[in-house]
Amino acid sequence: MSRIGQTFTALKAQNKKALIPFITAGDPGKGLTVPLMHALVESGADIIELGVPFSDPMADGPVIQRASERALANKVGLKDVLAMVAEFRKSNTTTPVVLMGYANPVEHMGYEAFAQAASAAGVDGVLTVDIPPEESAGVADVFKAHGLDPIFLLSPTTPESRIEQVAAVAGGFIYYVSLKGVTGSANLDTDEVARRIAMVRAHCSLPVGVGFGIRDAATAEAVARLADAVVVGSRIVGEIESAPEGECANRVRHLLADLRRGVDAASK
Ligand SMILES: O=P(O)(O)OC[C@@H](O)[C@@H](O)c1c[nH]c2ccccc12
Repeated sequence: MSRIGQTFTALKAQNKKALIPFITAGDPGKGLTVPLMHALVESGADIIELGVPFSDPMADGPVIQRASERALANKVGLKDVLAMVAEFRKSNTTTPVVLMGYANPVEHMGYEAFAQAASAAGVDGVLTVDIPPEESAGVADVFKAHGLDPIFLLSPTTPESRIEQVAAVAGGFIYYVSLKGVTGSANLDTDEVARRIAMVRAHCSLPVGVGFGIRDAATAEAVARLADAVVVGSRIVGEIESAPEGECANRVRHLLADLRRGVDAASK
């Protein structure tokens, strides 16, 4: 079983839901990502979603766009991100790492070469935002051949036929996007999310994670009641952006512990 599968199985046995924080690799500095990843784990992360910086991140709102800009200004590219994961793996062999990225840098490296390098670095899952449905099965096969879980996004507008198509090739977990909009949006409708998750579960036995618009312990708790995992990005990235120098890891620890309390309150 993959490290992601093991994590969900272990959590289920403890009647707990997964907390998945997102950060952009290389933000705020090249050398700060690995320490931040460890800080996330120490304060309650079950899985880390690590963003590969990209110049045209069309699914992202302003907060994560600015994080990408900072990381690109720090000259952080796909190879640097893989090196960060390898560095993280030197002292953590249990926490799964999911790379989130746009197809362009991966295509540039070549899917096969990328999958090989990502697997060697200790990556567990790959979420490529903008792979068209027609190509997703082929790409998923390449990832799986290297032991990487292909993670796909389903959104409020995904037709049922596409849910079936994704269910047939996805691995690790399904990422359900809670709202129509970009990362960092507000106004998550939990009733609607509950209905859509039921539809996803009817087609797929993988765990379901929910992200977009989860900003605090209360929303994290509400979503943890419905889903198997709660993904939080913009709120954490915003904290990184506004933290005074040297305070970044502490601020993130504090926020994550609060989100963890929210997630755990759902299973009490
Ligand atoms: O930022 P939010 O609203 O908390 O949503 C999570 C999200 O940031 C993270 O999973 C993510 C960052 N960039 C993405 C692009 C597509 C899908 C998901 C993502």
